Amino acid sequence: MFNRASFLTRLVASSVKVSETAGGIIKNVMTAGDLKIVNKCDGGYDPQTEADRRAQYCIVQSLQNRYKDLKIIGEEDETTACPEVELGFSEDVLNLESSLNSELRNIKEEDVVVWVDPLDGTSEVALAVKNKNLALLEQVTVLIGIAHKGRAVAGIIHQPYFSENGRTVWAINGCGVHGITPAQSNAKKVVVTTRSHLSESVSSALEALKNKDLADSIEKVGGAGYKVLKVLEGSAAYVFASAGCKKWDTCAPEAVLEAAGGNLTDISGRKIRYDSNIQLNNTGGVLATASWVKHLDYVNSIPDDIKNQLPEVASKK
Ligand SMILES: Nc1ncnc2c1ncn2[C@@H]1O[C@H](COP(=O)(O)O)[C@@H](OP(=O)(O)O)[C@H]1O
Ligand SMILES: [Mg+2]
Ligand SMILES: [Mg+2]
Ligand SMILES: [Mg+2]
Repeated sequence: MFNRASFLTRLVASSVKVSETAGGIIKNVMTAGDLKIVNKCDGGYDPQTEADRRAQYCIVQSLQNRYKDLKIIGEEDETTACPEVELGFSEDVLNLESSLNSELRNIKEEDVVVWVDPLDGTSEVALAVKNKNLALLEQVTVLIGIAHKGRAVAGIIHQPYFSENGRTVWAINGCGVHGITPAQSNAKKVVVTTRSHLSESVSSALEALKNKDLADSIEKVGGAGYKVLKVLEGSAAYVFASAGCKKWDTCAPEAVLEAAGGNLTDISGRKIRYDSNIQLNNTGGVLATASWVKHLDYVNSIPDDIKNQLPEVASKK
């Protein structure tokens, strides 16, 4: 069955399993207790742990083992070799093959870029350990986003610390969302935003949404993957009017949210591109909305001066 499936179906079926194995690696590093934290940012704080390094190694090795010429772009430049190679695949994904439209079924390996965030929410991991607040670990996700000709077409969000055994939320364009039942409405409009990268432009954008009755309350949580899970679970929107978030943070969440009828664009409403030679930063910020609110209302309510501070940069890295 695996060999007869289309390339995209096989890649998603593999990626679901690979994300779960990466989640296991993260949990093992946490249990072992030595995170070996490195700060990647001169003059700022952008932590990387042994879990980020091992999880990315496993994801890239596992996918490259099966798909030799696949273009993969991962967050981490430094990785740590580890023995786990995942060659399994999800039967649930294979069973979806007949739902794919012919364009998706004809996707070729050479037109695909896989965007990998081996551990989204690293700051929350560091804080969880420092403050012995293990509840923060719920905000950790493994993100594998699949882009075809620059557009996010499929995504996997694995949440290792959800409940006892974690969960994997995944989607292929037009084929629904799996692993979660998205909320259809909520009486209250909760807007989620960054916990660790607040800035003046982020605060001003949130204030503008409050004034237009598009944000009844603000919740600050970590990770792009977790924030999109919050939107699927009943928050109205995820707003980040700042430039630090990268393509590997948004590719999988965008594919998953859009398959649920929501939207993820930059704060000016422009679609984000995921071509292999694209600028890594989402320079236009991030705006994600649930299926039950109007994306354009949120776009239109963010003031032009904030949008003008966050232009789209489509040039090469
Ligand atoms: N100014 C910035 N510098 C570096 N990374 C940033 C950033 N703003 C956002 N990010 C990244 O975007 C993701 C979500 O951020 P936030 O939790 O602040 O919303 C995190 O991914 P990682 O945890 O994978 O590094 C975070 O590092
Ligand atoms: Mg991230
Ligand atoms: Mg990361
Ligand atoms: Mg990081």
